[in-house]
Amino acid sequence: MSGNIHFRSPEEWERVAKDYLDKGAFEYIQSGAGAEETLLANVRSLKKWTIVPRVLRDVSAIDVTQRIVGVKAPVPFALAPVGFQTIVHPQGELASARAAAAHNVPFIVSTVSSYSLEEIAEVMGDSPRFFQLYWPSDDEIALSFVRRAEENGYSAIFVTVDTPMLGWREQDKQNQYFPLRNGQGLGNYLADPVFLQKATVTKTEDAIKEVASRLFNATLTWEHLKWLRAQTKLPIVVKGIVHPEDAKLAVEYGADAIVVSNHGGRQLDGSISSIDALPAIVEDVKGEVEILFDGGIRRGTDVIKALALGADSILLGRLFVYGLANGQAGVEKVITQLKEEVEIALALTGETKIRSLQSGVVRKVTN
Ligand SMILES: Cc1cc2nc3c(=O)[nH]c(=O)nc-3n(C[C@H](O)[C@H](O)[C@H](O)COP(=O)(O)O)c2cc1C
Ligand SMILES: CCCCCCC(=O)C(=O)O
Repeated sequence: MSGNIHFRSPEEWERVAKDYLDKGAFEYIQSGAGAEETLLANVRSLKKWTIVPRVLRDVSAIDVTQRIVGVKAPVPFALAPVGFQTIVHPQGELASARAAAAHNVPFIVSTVSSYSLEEIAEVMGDSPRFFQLYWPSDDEIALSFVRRAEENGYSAIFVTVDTPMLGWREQDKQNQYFPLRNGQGLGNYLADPVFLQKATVTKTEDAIKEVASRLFNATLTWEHLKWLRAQTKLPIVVKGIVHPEDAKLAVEYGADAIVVSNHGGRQLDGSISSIDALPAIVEDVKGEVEILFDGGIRRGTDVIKALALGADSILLGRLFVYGLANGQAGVEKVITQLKEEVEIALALTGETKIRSLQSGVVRKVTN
């Protein structure tokens, strides 16, 4: 499927997406919160870590498979939850999900996907998928989302905890842009029986208003997680952890995995970069909980650095979204290119298996 798209560097993927998309949509994806310090720090801090490779170790047979929240994946990465994908391509999540399924790469469906989790499951067959919950202000709707995920073959629930409200997004304010306002990202709400019972929805404007009034929940606490733990047998992944104490609390409250993430620099500007947050969290909870990582990953060498620092696997955010500007073929090309790059980077690091990567192969430069 991806054969007709030639090689592109991460910078080119971004540039092509910029050419394809209108200004509001592109800047919504590309930008970060506030002065974008954290957005930049995610990328810059990764560059501060250098790989110190070993040689003469027979790297002729490379294995980059990895288990990701119970799924045996051919690569140590999955596609992160990204809402509103129809702002990038009319096929939105259906195109990304088909691409992920074609390579057996886990796909995470956002609560604010433009297609419903049922529609996405249908195009994915038996391929691995997870559901990401933005816990609405109404617990009955939250539970209904979880039940639908269970019934439609989603094998874990990612609860995103860094978004009690939207970050201070200056670019979007300037552009007066939020996809929900244009009727994007309604797929799951408009297919939800509990929401439809509670809301009066006769036209799109009503739907937007009704969803907007339930979308955010600033009252969430760890007790909600405990409650969810009692409601479902699916693994729970807490996404949006950068403080080691929160990582410990996630373990205490029954999480099976965490995602070390600052939401791609889109929430609290000035917060620690994801890669700088990782080592202390690894020190405190490695072995007690699976550790996923995202933020600034653009290249195979970034993947190697995060894995060496103790992440078990990686989520790709903007990188695959830029590929989506070229539809399913674009996302497939991003996946296959990155897989190849990870294989080469692993071998040139002097290792043959993902799980053999240790912190000794990376060093932080201080200048
Ligand atoms: C356009 C866009 C939409 C996003 N939507 C969601 C979402 O619906 N749920 C969520 O948990 N995270 C969301 N994220 C955050 C990603 O899951 C991920 O944490 C972040 O993109 C990682 O950083 P990176 O883009 O630098 O790889 C979104 C990110 C972007 C860029
Ligand atoms: C609670 C819903 C917020 C949706 C925003 C989507 C997202 O995570 C992002 O833009 O970042």
